[in-house]
Amino acid sequence: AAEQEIQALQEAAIPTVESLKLRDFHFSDFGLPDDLTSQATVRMFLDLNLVQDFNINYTSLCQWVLTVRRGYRNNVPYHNWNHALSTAQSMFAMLMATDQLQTIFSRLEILALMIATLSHDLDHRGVSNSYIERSQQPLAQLYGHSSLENHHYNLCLFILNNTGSKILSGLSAEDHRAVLHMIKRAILATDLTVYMERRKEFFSLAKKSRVSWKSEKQRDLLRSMLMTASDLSAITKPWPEQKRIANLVTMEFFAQGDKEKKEFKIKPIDIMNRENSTRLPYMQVEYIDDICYPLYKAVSRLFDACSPLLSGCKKNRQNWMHFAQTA
Ligand SMILES: CN1CCN(CCNc2cc(F)c3c(=O)c4c(-c5nccs5)[nH]c(Cc5ccc6c(c5)OCO6)c4oc3c2)CC1
Ligand SMILES: [Zn+2]
Repeated sequence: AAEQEIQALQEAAIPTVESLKLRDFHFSDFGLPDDLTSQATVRMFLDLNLVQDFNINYTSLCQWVLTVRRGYRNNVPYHNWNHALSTAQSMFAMLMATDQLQTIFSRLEILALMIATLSHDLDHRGVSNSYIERSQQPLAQLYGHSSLENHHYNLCLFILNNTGSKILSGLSAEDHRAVLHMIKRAILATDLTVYMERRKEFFSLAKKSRVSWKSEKQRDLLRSMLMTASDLSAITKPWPEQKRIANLVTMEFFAQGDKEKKEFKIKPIDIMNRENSTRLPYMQVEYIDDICYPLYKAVSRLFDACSPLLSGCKKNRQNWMHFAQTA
């Protein structure tokens, strides 16, 4: 990141959580100028006491935030810095909504989740794993499946090891190893295919009256599910914001479908095929029912304070259903 940009962020009077509305589940960074998105990120680290707890050098934190922000491509409609910030803010809102979560998670886990949400889609090219694997891009050779998520993690690691943005340098060797392991697990958990494989176990945990969250296996599962809940939280936002984001997702997915038709001469999957534009509302209802709603139902059952995510998702389902029927 440029010297004077780091200087400006370091010297800025960072607005409060209240003024940035960072605790709100309906938070949107739409219209927030870029420098304020960097300040909002710093604010979340400050209010979670992470700077204090882990002796994070403030200049390094500012450089890390700016380097992560630059790590996203601004020519990608949806999977860009705004999505990364929104994902991190959703995690922040969940962590702040209930002291249950801050009791369950250690300080190290909270540090891992905030770094992972901000880094989870680094250098996303606006195409999914299936496109990357089919196009035999170097990423596919390098990582096999979850190629994108492995790439996101490797860039996250690269930035954390970069002189000037070593925000983990204050950690003990043991904590450093543990936090990197949790960050990797959290970023790889954002591959929806991984989420679909693991969520059954989480849903059965959510049906139990009490969960101890004592075993590392259960905590890893909870961290992974909260990563997905944050990653998909755009579907829970008030209708105007959710609609705006749906248009960005649609732009990105149809662009991938066009490339698949042109380069591979194949028929893209439904949600990436522009010929299905008229069925978009119906496909949104399917996406909500198959992927999103069950997750927010389980999270809300375990942590009642997160129920605004479920109600937001339910509201948007009703809206899309209305359009599906009148289409
Ligand atoms: C098999 N693979 C698995 C992986 N998958 C890509 C990664 N998965 C993802 C990742 C995501 F973040 C979203 C996401 O945020 C989505 C939203 C949102 N709506 C409002 C706010 S967010 N709607 C839909 C489903 C959808 C329905 C109809 C469509 C469409 C997309 O595009 C065009 O028409 C989404 O699908 C997603 C799929 C592609 C298919
Ligand atoms: Zn994402």
